[in-house]
Amino acid sequence: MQPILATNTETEESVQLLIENDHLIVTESLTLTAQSSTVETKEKVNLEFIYGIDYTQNLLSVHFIEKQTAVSVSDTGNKTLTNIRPQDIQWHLRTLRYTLNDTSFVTQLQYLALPHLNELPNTKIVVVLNPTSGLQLAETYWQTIVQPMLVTAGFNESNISKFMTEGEGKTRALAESVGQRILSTEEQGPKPIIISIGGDGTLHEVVNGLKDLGRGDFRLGVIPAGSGNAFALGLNIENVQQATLKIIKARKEEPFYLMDVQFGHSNTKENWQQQIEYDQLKKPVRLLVIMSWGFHAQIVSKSRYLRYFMGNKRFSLVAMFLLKFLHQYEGELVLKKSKKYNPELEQFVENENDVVLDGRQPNEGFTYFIVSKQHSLEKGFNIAPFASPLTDDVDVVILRGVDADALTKASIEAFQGGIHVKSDKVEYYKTTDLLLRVKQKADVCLDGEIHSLPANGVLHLRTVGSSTPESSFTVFV
Ligand SMILES: Nc1ncnc2c1ncn2[C@@H]1O[C@H](COP(=O)(O)OP(=O)(O)OP(=O)(O)O)[C@@H](O)[C@H]1O
Repeated sequence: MQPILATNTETEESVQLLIENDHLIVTESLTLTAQSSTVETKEKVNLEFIYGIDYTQNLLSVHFIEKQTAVSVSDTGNKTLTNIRPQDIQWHLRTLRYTLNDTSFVTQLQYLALPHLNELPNTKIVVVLNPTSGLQLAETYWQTIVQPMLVTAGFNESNISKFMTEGEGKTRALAESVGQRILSTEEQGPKPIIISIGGDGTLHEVVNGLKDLGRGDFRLGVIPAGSGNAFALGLNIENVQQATLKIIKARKEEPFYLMDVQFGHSNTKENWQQQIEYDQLKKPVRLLVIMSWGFHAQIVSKSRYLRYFMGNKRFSLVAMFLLKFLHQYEGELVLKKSKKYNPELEQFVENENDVVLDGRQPNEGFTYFIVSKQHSLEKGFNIAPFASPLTDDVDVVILRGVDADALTKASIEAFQGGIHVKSDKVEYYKTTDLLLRVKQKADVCLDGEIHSLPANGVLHLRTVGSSTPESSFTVFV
């Protein structure tokens, strides 16, 4: 495509606009530089980052997200649990404005950058927002980033409705009634989008509430505003701007996988897996992020009330306290149809039979135990590096009978790109079906909420797809 002439409305400079290799490129005007062999590039915007394009009365506005220039910090000190977190990269919204007289250039730019532009004005959006997630910034994110981006992109303000969550598990029922309302008013045209703005706990309740309906087609947008935001990280969404962009672009929508959990108990010594008495649950439990027991569950449990004051640093503080009184948790684990990570081969190797890990003696007990559907439980904490929400298995990361030094080393290595999985102290598996029986009464963490298991309590976890023949459930990836 030929470059076209335009004028920068701010500087009144003559420039040329060009679309090349998936970028909008703005250079100084060639007519001004006829003698010069080099043409100065003034702007280069990846089309991926453009969220809105307006063109009225010859004025073109291109709205995009941009990384703030990183501030370099010297990084020479020793890594500890308190200084290992990565620095946040800030993004911001920016607009370029030019006057030009070329509709076909604008149409081409819109076609390439915003492929679903025509659908946006008629798409309904329902937002479920938890004002208390993370550092309590969800409402600010909504007002200053998400809503402006959606409206600028072309969504109609009158098609957007927003619901605030309440505490004590009420979000699940809220999501169910929101889903009910959507299904009862379903019209022709693009399917509505449900956006969860909060952390993993909010998302857990939104997905469970919608799944409770047992029918319907739902499209889910995930805006990370919590502390961990592990589900968003699993989709490689690192910030609010990127997350909103994924909804606007709607390039790809995929079903994802959840962990279905059943509770029960088994008091028999041998063959306990065949003799489990399952509890009748009031509601199914489907996890999106994590089931943990022992050290990790205790961190979550003991740091709950520090959430508003300390952000993610609270996890390090509580971890350092728990390391002083490190406990080995006794129980048995059965992994069915599993694969074990082999660090030498750098791949998972299939196990022919069920894997049974017996940790009933204190010195063989489980020091660390997590089952994760996401690669990182918070930004940088790459505890299950090969996990993905889009595959049908879960990752199990275990350390047994280790001391505080070994656990600290593994935690730091998890922050260093997940290299802990190469250590001979770490057992790393993938499975689709697991059974855990705890010896003593124990706390387990289920997507951030703490649940108590009795002595000889059993937890049975299996992966299930978000889309079933009755209902489809996709997320923007
Ligand atoms: N209006 C409210 N007031 C108080 N608590 C609320 C309210 N709405 C939801 N909650 C509680 O917020 C918790 C969920 O928070 P969420 O998981 O979204 O944030 P987070 O814990 O900061 O993030 P993450 O789970 O990603 O680490 C639930 O315990 C829920 O009961």
